[in-house]
Amino acid sequence: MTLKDISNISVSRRIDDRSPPRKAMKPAKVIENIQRSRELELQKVLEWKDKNQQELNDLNSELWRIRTDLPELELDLEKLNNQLFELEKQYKEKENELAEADKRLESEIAELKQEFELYRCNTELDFNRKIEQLSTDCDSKVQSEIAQKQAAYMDARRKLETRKDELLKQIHEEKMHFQSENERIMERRRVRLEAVDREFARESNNLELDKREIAQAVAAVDRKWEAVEAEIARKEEETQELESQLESARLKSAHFEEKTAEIRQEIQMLDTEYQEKAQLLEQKEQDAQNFVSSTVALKEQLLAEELARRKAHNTLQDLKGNIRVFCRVKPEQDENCFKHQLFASTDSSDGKEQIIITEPLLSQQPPHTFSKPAPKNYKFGFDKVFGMDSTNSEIFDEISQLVQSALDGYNVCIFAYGQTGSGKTFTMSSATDGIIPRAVDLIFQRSRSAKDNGWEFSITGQFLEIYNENINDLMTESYLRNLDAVKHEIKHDEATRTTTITDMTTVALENQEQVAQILKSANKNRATASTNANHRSSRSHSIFMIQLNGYNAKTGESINGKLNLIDLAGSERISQSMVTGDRLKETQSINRSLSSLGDVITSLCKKSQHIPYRNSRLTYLLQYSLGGDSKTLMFVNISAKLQHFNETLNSLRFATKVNNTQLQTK
Ligand SMILES: Nc1ncnc2c1ncn2[C@@H]1O[C@H](COP(=O)(O)OP(=O)(O)OP(=O)(O)O)[C@@H](O)[C@H]1O
Repeated sequence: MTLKDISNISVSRRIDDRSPPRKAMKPAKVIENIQRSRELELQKVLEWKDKNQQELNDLNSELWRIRTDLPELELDLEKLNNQLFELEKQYKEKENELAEADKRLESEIAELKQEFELYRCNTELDFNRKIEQLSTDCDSKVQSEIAQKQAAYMDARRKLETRKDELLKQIHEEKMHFQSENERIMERRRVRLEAVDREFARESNNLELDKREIAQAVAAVDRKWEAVEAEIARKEEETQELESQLESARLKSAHFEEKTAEIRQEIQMLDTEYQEKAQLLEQKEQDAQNFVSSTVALKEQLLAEELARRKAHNTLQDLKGNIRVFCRVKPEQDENCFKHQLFASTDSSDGKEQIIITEPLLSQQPPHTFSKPAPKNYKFGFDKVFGMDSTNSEIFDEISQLVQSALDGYNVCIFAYGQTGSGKTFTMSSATDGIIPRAVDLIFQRSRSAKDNGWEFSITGQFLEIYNENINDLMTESYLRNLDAVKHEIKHDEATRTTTITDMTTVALENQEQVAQILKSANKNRATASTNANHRSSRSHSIFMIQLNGYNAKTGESINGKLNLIDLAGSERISQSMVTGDRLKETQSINRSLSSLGDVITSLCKKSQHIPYRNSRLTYLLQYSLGGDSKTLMFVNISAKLQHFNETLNSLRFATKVNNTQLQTK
C-alpha cells in the first residue's frame, strides 16, 4: 500500500465521515488496514535486507573458507617444493655417482689398458731379451764350439741344431705359451672387458633405468609440478577470481550497506511518517470515537426524541381530535351546480373550516307561496374543507400524519363517505395519488428510514369488501367463485386487542406497483361481478387493511399499528318504497351499516358506556380501530350538482354528526 493509497483512504474516510456512521468504514478498520499495509511493506524491506545479508554472509563465509584453505595450499606447495628440491638433490647425487662411476670405469679401463700394455711390453721385452740372450749364448757357444770343437761342432751343431730345434720348439712352445697366455690374457681382458662392458652396460642400464626412473620421476615431478603450477595458477586464478568476487562482494556489501543505510533512512522516514500517520490516525480514531460516542449519544437522543416525537405527534393528533372529518367537494364539468362557499377557520372559534351550501330556490319554494323566499344556507364546520380545485396530493399532505400514527403503533381508520359518484374511490384508490397507494408508499419510505433508528417493519395487507353484511376477499383469485358464499368470520382477541378474519388472503406488501396491481385486479373483479342494476363497488364497502408490525432490536420495543382505508358504499337514500327485492336488501344493509358507523362514532364522541360495534359487520370488524387511542378520519365527499343537493345535505349532516359539530345558519 502506497502513501497515496493511505491518503486516498484518509480522503475517502473524510468523505465517509459525512455519511451515516453505520455505513462509513470504521476508523479502527482504516488504521488496521494501514498498519497491515505498513507491516507488509516493512516485512518486504526486512526480507530484502535479510536476503542481502544472507548473500553477504555466504560471500564472507566463501572468502573465509578460501582464506582458511590458502595456508594449507601454501603448505602443500612448500611440501612439493621440498620434494622437488629433494628429488633434484637426489638426481644430482645420482648424476655425480654416475659421473664417478664413469670416471671409475674409465680409470679402471685405463688401468687395465695400461696394465695390459705394461704386461705386453714386459713380456715382449723379456722375450726379446731372452731371445737375444739365447742368440748371444748360442753364438758364443757356437763360436767356441766351432772354434774349439769343430768336431764337436758338428755334434754340437747337431746338438745345437737339436737344441735349436728344442729351443725353437721351446720358443715355439714359449711363443705358443705366450700366445696362449696372450690369448688367455686377451681372453681375460676380453672377458674382463666384456664383464666390464656388461658391468658398464648393466651399470649403464641401471643408470639408464635410474636415469629413466629419475627422468620419469622428474617427468612425474614435472607433471606434478606442472599440475601444482596449474593448480597454483588455478588457485591464483581462483584467488584472483575470489579476490575480484571479494572485491565485488565488498563493493556489493558497500553498496548493500549504502542501500541498507538508505533503506534504514527510508524506514526511519517511513517510521516517522508512520508515527505521524499513526498519530494522525489516533487523532482520527479519537475523533471517530468521539464521533461514534457523539453519534451514539445522538442516536440515544434521537431515540428519545423519536419517543418524544411519537408522544408529541400523538398529543397533536389527540388535540386535533381522534375523530376528524374532512370535506371534499368533487369538481363538476357543467355549471348546473348549487352555490357553495368555503371558509378557512380564521373567524371560527372552534378552529373548524366551514362550508356553506345554499339550497337551490326551486327545491325551497313551497307551493302556493307568492313571495320570493330567502335562499336557505346550511353551514357546516369540518376539520378541513377541500374545494373543487383540490388535488389528491393536497389531501394526502393532510392525512400523512395519520399514516405516521399507524407507523407509531396506533390503529387508524380513514373512511370515504358520500353518495355514489361523489369521488370516494377517486380520493381513496386513484392509481398513483390516491390515499391507498400514497399511504403504502409513505409507509415504505418511513419504515426504510426508521431502520436507522433500529426499526424493522413487516408490512402486510388484506383487501376485503362488505356486501350485504357478507365479507368477501378482494385479494383471492377465486373472488368471483366465492362471492357472498364463503363465510369469513371476524374474530377478536380482547387480550391483544387484535382482529382476525378467517380464510382471508394476507399479502406482504413490498412496493407500490404491487399495491396498484392489487387495486386494479380488485376493481376488475368487482366490475365483473356488477350487474346493470347493481354496481357492486358502489353498493359495498371496501376495506384495505394494512398491518404494520415493527420491532426495534436496539430498544427491544415493538409496535403493532393498523391502517384501515375504507371506501364506503354510496350513501344515497333511495326511497325504500321504490326498490324491492335484492336492491331493497342491499340498500337496507348499506343504510344499517352506515348509520351504525355514525352511531359508533357518535357514541365514541360522547364517550358512552356502550359502543354499538355489533350493529354492523363494518363496525364490528373495525372495533379495535374505532375508539380507544385509535385515530379516525372521515372524508365526506360531496357533489355540488343541483340534483345532488339533498344527498349532499344528508352527507354533510351525517358527517357533522360524526364530527359532533353541527352549525346551521340561515
Ligand atoms: N376530485 C375529483 N377530480 C376529478 N375527478 C373526480 C374527482 N372526484 C371524482 N371524480 C370522478 O368522478 C367519477 C366518480 O368518482 P368515484 O368513482 O370516485 O365516485 P365514488 O364515490 O367512488 O362512486 P361509487 O360510490 O359508485 O364508488 C369518476 O370518474 C372520477 O374520476
